[in-house]
Amino acid sequence: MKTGLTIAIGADHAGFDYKQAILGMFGTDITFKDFGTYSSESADYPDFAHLVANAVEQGEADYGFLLCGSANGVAMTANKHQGIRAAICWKPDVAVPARTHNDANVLCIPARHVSLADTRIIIETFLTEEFEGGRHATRVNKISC
Ligand SMILES: O=C(CO)[C@H](O)[C@H](O)[C@H](O)COP(=O)(O)O
Repeated sequence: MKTGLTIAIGADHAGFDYKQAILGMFGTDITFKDFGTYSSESADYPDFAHLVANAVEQGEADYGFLLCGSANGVAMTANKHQGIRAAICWKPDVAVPARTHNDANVLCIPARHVSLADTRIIIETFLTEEFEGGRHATRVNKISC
């Protein structure tokens, strides 16, 4: 896993507990910028997804991590940003092509459907795999409209 990265992280109430766990999971290997939410009180996922997407787009973070119940809401929101390729990853195998094929820069985790142990492996996988370029770069370049 790459270390020394800055990660923008955000979650709604459904992802709050996992976000807090992730913040304490990697010691000094990762620097986190925490964009909320800051309690388990009900919250609106776009509020945090836009903040994380902005941080990645503006180069304030190397990658973004977003969590909500299903990951669909945060992914839909983040992918409205031109510079964002947000991928929903619910198991480690899915995180491999998210990086190698799609050059994803935001990892979206469905906190209500993935164990915390698997969440850690998904993150480690996402931060290990590299974009392969080539035919995948051709395809990624066709995503924007
Ligand atoms: O999964 C989500 C959006 O894609 C959210 O995290 C919410 O969990 C989901 O919308 C359910 O909302 P609720 O207020 O927790 O019932």
